[in-house]
Amino acid sequence: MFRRWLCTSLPHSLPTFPPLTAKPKPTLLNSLTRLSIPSTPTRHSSSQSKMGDTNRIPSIDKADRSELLRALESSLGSSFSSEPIRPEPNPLIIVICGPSGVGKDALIQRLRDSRRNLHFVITATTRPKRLTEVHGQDYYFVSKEEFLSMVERDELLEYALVYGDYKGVPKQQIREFMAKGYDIVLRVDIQGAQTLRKVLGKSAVFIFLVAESEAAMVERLVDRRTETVESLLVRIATAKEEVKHVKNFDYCVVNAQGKLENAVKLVESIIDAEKARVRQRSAVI
Ligand SMILES: Nc1ncnc2c1ncn2[C@@H]1O[C@H](COP(=O)(O)OP(=O)(O)OP(=O)(O)O)[C@@H](O)[C@H]1O
Repeated sequence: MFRRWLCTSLPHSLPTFPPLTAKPKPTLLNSLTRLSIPSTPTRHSSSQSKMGDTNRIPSIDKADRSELLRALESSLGSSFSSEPIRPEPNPLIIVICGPSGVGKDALIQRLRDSRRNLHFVITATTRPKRLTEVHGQDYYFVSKEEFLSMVERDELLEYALVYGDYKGVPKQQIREFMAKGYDIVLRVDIQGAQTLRKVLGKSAVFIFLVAESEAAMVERLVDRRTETVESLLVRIATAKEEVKHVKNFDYCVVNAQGKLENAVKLVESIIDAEKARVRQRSAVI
């Protein structure tokens, strides 16, 4: 393991030295001795230009820090840049999906409270407003005519007819906030996620939220008391089908009963990990 580290982490340009006497048996200690940087610069003139003039560098034990840094810079012939080594990560598009009643809105509300620089896209819908909902905050509640004219003008990234009502994602909002450096959160149903996968491919992060079990999923939907019995039956039947689509997502997050906070933390970790990716996703709308 240690030998492997040595092989992979030491630069290949480090000088090696011919043995002074008979060739010693290769041991880990020998390897270390051969690879270590020698204390006197006179014995390896070929690499001197790369290493700089070590004579001009004051003693590490005695020199003060800034003096030492300046001497190192001058010896290497270049100053140390304060520019970030990692480029600024690209704005992310995060698609959150999951069966009805699993807790998507609840999770998004917590993310809204805990995380800055996220823009939660407000979906346009023709569904009637629920009592607690606010126009322009929860949804843009529009008429069917208004919605269809948005479709005609190609203003929606995706749209679908869900339980008899239209729902769609306005493009302009996404463009505007991505340009300001915000990450975008989209809350869509399974049809929406499928369409977005076709449109955005791997350029967005797709997260599927599930309850810990089918029973928990149904209980949560029932406890919300927002649906008629007919609507409940449709939602439950649909939800049972929807969980089969989990394989098309990048991440699956369990929102267990009473553990919403854990689900929120996991989604935050996913966002953080995505930001640390070497090959960044790059969405263009
Ligand atoms: N981890 C949890 N434990 C217990 N209750 C929860 C949890 N997460 C959410 N809930 C509750 O479950 C109900 C359904 O949640 P929510 O409305 O967020 O679901 P949804 O996925 O957005 O549903 P829909 O797709 O039908 O709009 C709400 O009353 C919410 O407060």
